[in-house]
Amino acid sequence: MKSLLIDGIAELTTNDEANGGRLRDAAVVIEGDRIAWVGSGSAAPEADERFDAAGRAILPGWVDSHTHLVFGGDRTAEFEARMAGEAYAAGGINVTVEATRAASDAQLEANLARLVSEAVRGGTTAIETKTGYGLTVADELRSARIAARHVEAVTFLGAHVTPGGTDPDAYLELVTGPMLDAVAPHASAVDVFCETGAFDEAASRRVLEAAAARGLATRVHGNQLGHGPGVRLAVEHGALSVDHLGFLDDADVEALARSWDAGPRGAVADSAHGRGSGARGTVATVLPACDLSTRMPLAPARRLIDAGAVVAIASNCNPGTSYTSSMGFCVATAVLQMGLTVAEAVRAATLGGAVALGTDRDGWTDPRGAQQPALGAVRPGARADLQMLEAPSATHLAYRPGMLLTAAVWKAGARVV
Ligand SMILES: N=CN[C@@H](CCC(=O)O)C(=O)O
Ligand SMILES: [Zn+2]
Repeated sequence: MKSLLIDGIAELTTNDEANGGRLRDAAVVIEGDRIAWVGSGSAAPEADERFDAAGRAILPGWVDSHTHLVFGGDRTAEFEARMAGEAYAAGGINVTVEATRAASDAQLEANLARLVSEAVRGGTTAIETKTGYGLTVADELRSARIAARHVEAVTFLGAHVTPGGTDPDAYLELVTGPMLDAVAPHASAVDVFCETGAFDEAASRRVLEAAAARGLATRVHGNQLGHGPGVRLAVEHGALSVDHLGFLDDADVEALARSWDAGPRGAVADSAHGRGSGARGTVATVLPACDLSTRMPLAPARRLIDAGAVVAIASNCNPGTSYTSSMGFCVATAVLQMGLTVAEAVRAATLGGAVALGTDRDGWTDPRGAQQPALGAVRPGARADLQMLEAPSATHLAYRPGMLLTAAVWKAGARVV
């Protein structure tokens, strides 16, 4: 197995409490698909090959824990109408459902591959994506199958909206029964859009319970368009994450924070979070690009972190509410407009995403059935997923917003950019 020494790193974000989460004048050794060694440049061991970072910053690749990349068409007209003052409503999803059903497998896969490759060019090394624009058994199944060939995690989102012309009760039966059974072998989690115009509390609960009955993890799209039961439901149910979070009350914030105090889901790599609770809670996933694109309030990420919640930042790349996979843009927005420090935002977009996907520990299984090393941190044993910036520190992500700072990307030890 060949080894690669990367030295000359001015600033290395590790997300590893063992070294305070960040090292200066650092070096990393990669062996195969894993990190083998991390430390000071002056103590670096020999390796087969050497890459000189020449005073630039390296950080873990972005872990984008919320996207919808299996779709046909786009929604430019809807975006223009929104910018002219119309409000976003869940019903727009049906436009993409029609275009997705009309697309061939090859068209859907080519579009997905294009979007994944855009994301990689921006430093993303792990992506979750959802079904949810098919909404028939056959279309959800092919969406999941196509996604499974390209991403780190596939989530079943049959409960996105009730498709036009369908009886809501009959559709809920389908989503929690035959559709779930068909898609479950290709997905690791189930999501529900718990919102006015999509699924109410009772229906959302049924979706989560059906997922749990089949041993699948759960997520919730919650509190996006107004205050609702999404966060409460997600925490009560023990969901991996609840995403959007534009409208939270004090009880929601408290519930998300307290979910990490003592939970039913076993030990977490708490040292990686600087938390000692030993229990796994529900990650609060904020989607800054979506908040901007829908002209909705920015999720209160500062308040969530101050309360003790574990926060992830994701792109929510989709044709309706957030047509960007730029995690750099999301991080810059989280710093400039949500009040996070650069270190907090980078952590949320790397380790936070990995925790939201349950991929922050060794041995998670990817959609192709392969066991994978931990994501989201640069420490021995973790997957060698790194991005180098054309800058001496991660601060430049917010200090120079909108600039293309990705200079190199390694995914599972292989140079991909
Ligand atoms: N909110 C629900 N689903 C997507 C948007 C889907 C769409 O409008 O196409 C989201 O996360 O924003
Ligand atoms: Zn979404």
